[in-house]
Amino acid sequence: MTVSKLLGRLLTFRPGLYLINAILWTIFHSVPALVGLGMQWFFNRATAHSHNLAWLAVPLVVVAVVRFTRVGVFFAAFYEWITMLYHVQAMLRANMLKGIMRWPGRNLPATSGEAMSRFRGDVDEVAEYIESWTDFWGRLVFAVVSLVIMARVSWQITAVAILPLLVVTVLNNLSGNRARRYSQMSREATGRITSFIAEIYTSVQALKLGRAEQSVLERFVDLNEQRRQAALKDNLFKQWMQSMNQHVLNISTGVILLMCAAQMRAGHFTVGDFALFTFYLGNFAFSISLFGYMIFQHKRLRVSLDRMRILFRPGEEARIGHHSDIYLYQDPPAVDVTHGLGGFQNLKVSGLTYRYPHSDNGVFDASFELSRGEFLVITGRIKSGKSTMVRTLLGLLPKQAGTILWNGELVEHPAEFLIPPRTAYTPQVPRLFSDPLRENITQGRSAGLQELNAAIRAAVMDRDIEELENGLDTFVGPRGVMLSGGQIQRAATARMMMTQADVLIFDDLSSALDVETEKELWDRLFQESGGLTTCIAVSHRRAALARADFILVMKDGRIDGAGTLADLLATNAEMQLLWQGEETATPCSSRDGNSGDGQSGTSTGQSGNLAGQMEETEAEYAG
Ligand SMILES: Nc1ncnc2c1ncn2[C@@H]1O[C@H](COP(=O)(O)OP(=O)(O)OP(=O)(O)O)[C@@H](O)[C@H]1O
Repeated sequence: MTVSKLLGRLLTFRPGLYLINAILWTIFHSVPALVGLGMQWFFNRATAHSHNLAWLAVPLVVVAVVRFTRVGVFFAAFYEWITMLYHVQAMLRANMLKGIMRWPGRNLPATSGEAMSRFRGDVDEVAEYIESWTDFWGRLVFAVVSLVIMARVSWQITAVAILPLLVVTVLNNLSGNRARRYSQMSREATGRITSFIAEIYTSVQALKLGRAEQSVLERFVDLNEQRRQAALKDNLFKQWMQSMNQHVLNISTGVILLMCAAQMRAGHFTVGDFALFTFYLGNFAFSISLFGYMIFQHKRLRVSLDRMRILFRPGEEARIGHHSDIYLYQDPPAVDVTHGLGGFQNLKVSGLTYRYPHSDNGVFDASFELSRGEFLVITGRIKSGKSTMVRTLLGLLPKQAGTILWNGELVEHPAEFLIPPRTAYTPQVPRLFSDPLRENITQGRSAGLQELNAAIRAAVMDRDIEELENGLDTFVGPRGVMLSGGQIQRAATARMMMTQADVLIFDDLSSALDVETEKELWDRLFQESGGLTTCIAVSHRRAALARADFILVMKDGRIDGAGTLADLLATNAEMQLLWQGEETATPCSSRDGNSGDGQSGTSTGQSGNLAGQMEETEAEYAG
């Protein structure tokens, strides 16, 4: 999408509102043409040696009426402009937010703080350009009318008045690339320092432990200096362009006034004509400088547009100009959370493929099926592609090949379809909000005590809540820093339970749960639902593997083996290694985990006595 196309989309977003603005501001900017005529009339009368003073009052009354009308129009026009400004900004910001939401698993081009700055600075740039286009028509009408009136008085002087228009246009066109470059540099430098500050805030402990304060400060000073220089260049150039436009016009105004004086001496020019020219030229010059500045703005806006477009999925950038619904005066419609609940029968995945850019890693040609009530475990060594598989399935990474069928229906956009209440997902590192635990679990939804307790119990969070001083009202701090890793993960699991989704997806609870707690979690999950829970879990724990109806063993991004635990232990070398490693790792596990390293045991060697292991498994997980 080009800047012109975006402009077209924005101006037609609320066409009525833009029309009202254009009309009111056209009146506001063009009525001064009448003031010029009134002044010409007044000074011609005043110097005509007439004794009829009543005639002198008439032009003054006209000028006063025009001035008062203009003030009244200004208030109305300003109100309409603010309304339009808020509509355009809201639309742009809503579209940008939707753009990000349509690609939930994507890493933003910079930190979230820097991305947020695009919602402010770049949207404001666009708004400023729209403002210029609102003023444009009135300025144009004034320029044309005043030009015609001045040409009727003296076409030679008027011709000189047009010259700066050409000069200013050429200058602004020539400066376009430089303007873009400076603007880009300034924004990038601002982005770097904003990201750096955000990273400092999130890593205070690491910096203190590493005694890195001094080097961080030096880096901060360095980035700040880079930003200062870039911002200085950008602002200086902007101001320089504005003042150059103004100076070209001021010089030509001076030349015109000299020409007027010569014409007056020759008797071709009255005092009234002189007053008219003096009045018109200032306004005319302002109009021309606006036109020149608009060319400059148009070129600069390319940078802002590029920065906003990068928030969208490739191919979806045009959505930035989509005429979205916005809700400035009323509440947005309630989100339908019941749609699709309980309707799950079957999920079929075929040939699922995603390769990370510039990398050989990813997930390749993965196929599997899952039916209602089944428990599928995805296992494999570290970096074998388990998380990538889950994230690609959920649309958090954009699949490059493969199909997903939900109840036999093709899922076109997994990121929009595989969400609660169809699926719910707990990532490896869940995020909590800086709010009470209760809010984090219910996510602001009004939930009954029974429902809440069931979710907490299923997530094996009940004992933790009893131990917390303020129970469910405990404030968890930014990203849940007041809780342990395991508590964060269990709180996120309870949050997932609250959605009552058809399919629950866990990405490796073992990093934060000890063996016993994880086993308890699976027990409760399946016992309390009467075996109806459908679940996909990334895990290497025996508790999960032994319960699984079906296991996928991942290796180098591909499914190396698929089947029941017994089949895989008998036939799949990778599964045998994992099982052996888990046996070695299990005794080392501790409560609240930090046992993810248990996976490091996966390379400890081939399983010895498979039959013995199976016996042990059956004994351990009997029933
Ligand atoms: N953005 C990325 N770009 C390139 N490679 C990536 C990216 N993210 C992950 N990888 C690589 O893809 C491979 C699979 O990663 P993935 O996280 O899916 O493995 P995993 O089996 O879930 O690992 P773990 O058990 O450690 O969580 C790894 O080699 C990882 O380094």
